[in-house]
Amino acid sequence: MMSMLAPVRRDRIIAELPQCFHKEAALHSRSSFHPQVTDACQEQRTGTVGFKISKIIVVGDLSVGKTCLINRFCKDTFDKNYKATIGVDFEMERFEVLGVPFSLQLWDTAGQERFKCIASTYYRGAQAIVIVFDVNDVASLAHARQWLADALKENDPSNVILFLVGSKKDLSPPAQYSLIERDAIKVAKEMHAEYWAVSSLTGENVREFFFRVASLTFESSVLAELEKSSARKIGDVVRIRSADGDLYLTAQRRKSKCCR
Ligand SMILES: Nc1nc2c(ncn2[C@@H]2O[C@H](COP(=O)(O)OP(=O)(O)OP(=O)(O)O)[C@@H](O)[C@H]2O)c(=O)[nH]1
Ligand SMILES: [Mg+2]
Repeated sequence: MMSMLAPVRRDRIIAELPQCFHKEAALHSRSSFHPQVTDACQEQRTGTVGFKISKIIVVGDLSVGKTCLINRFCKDTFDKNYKATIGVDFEMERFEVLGVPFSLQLWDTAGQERFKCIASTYYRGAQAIVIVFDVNDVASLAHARQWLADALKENDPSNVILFLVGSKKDLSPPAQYSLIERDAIKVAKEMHAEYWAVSSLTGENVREFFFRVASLTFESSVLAELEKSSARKIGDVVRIRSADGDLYLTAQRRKSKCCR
């Protein structure tokens, strides 16, 4: 089946773990992929991961730049005119991570209130939630928690990984940016999300961000697959992902702080 597909684009091949944007608000700050993941890929023990399509949902206030962010990465284009997303759109991106095919389905949702109820029906089954705010608009950062709570209602909090993304960095003078960054990092840490700041106009950090999303989603998929197969083998659940400081398994903490 895989042979019928064109080979993955050369610029979608990930051989090393891309680094986080800010160590203070990272899902983890290891310098390379989890050794168990590297081993599994080398020995071709990644099970169904190579056939899976991971769903990533992108949420956030209207006009913060969700569509532009996806278009910059998937099509390398930028449109300065605002066209509201009605309901949802999605793009597919195929990667190869450590030699294993891995696909992301990027769901671009509407931020406008009147389209929100349509969009929210597509939240279910996400592996990662990307919450976007505009670094020039503090209100959009303040709304991030509500976007997260809404997205988590449709998902199992222990099985999703979270990103908080500040957009339109090109419009923010450095002194002003550093002020909002301080607040954003605080919010990201509370949510157990990884923080990034990007510009879809200049392209700054856009590719780095999506490579990080693909890599961490892949890593958590392989770890989950290994956990499943070892549970099958010994008839019990073995916790592989137990390293301190990891934000993958934080359901309880997250629930208590962010969900209403
Ligand atoms: N300067 C600058 N403008 C941006 C950037 N990203 C988006 N914009 C502009 O912001 C406006 C809104 O962008 P969209 O991507 O459509 O916003 P959205 O979040 O998808 O909005 P909804 O679909 O309504 O939820 C557009 O006019 C974009 O050109 C950026 O990185 N820099
Ligand atoms: Mg949009």
